[in-house]
Amino acid sequence: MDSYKDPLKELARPYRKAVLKALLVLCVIGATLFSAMNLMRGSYPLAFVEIAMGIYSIIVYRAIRNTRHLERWIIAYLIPFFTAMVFAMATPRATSAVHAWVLLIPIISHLLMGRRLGLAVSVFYMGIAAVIFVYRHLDQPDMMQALPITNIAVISLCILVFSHVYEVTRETSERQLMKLAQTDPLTGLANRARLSDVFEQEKQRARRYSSPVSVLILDLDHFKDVNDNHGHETGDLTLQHVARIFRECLRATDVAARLGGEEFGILLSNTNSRQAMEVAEKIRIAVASTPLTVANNVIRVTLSGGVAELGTDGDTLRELVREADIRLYKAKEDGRNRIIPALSPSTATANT
Ligand SMILES: Nc1nc2c(ncn2[C@@H]2O[C@H](COP(=O)(O)OP(=O)(O)OP(=O)(O)O)[C@@H](O)[C@H]2O)c(=O)[nH]1
Repeated sequence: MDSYKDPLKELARPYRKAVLKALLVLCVIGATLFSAMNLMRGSYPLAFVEIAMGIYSIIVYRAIRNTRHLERWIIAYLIPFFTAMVFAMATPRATSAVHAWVLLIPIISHLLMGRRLGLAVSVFYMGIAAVIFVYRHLDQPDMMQALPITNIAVISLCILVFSHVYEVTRETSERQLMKLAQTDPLTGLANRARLSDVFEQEKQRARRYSSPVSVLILDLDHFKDVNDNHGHETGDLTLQHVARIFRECLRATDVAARLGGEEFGILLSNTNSRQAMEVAEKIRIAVASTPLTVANNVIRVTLSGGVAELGTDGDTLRELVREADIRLYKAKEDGRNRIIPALSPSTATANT
């Protein structure tokens, strides 16, 4: 099974857990009350189902306290819960008021399972509830009239639609906020936090498939001069220009991030240090040979860099960045506009 973390799922987890806990507590209270009343009325099958759901709610409450599989527990709870609900509706001795419970289905499903699964589960169980309702009230002319039927249908539809729209909007805003939180606003590249998230995923993949992962640290040379000679705005345009070149030179699976100022980190999946060196050279040459023109001023920049490979140079992003940084500073010392490869600094490419 794929164990890579879905950031949206991670974000939704605390609030879903809180909603599930509230539901479980209410279910224990409801199960106690209803099972007592149904035992007194002699409705034993229904009372038994309610007692079973009450006990199951307590078990699930304990199980989810430290679980890493909340989504599985949600499904494992909601399916029997909704099934018990429609069972209660189908029980001949149940009162008509039990149908009011169906309105809970879309709210709970969307809050706990998200927009897609929430909608599918809601439509399925609400459909079953509608069939049971019609079947049970076929012989009651008062209920089988257009007005009460339309009332029930419209209110059910409203709650279904509102729950769905709420969940879609919530997920969309969360996705946008997450993107903002992981993007460098100036260049549109990833930021350090995103690089770190992707590195953790790539590390897992690399372990599983024994595939290489490399990191490049690149830093613009004498960038202060660009700011000093052409102004900070031109400096910003230069950073955006360089970011564009990175995108053109990289594969969709690579992640380029701005680590701060004029320093960049690039994560190359499925790439060993020799291949990473080739990518770094491609970027270096592209940056050096693609000047930017701003208000008739031609801005030429170069960059220096260092390469590090997962495993050989360290096991954490921090270690790889540190190693690549050491090589980057060597590249600066050696005259800039060059990349120092992993492990064999003597093979640095000299460029003028
Ligand atoms: N325009 C602009 N400049 C920035 C930004 N962030 C950092 N800088 C500038 O980048 C320059 C970095 O200068 P230094 O650290 O001396 O590095 P450098 O001039 O590139 O010199 P070397 O790295 O040694 O080649 C400073 O002038 C910072 O003000 C930014 O977001 N926009």
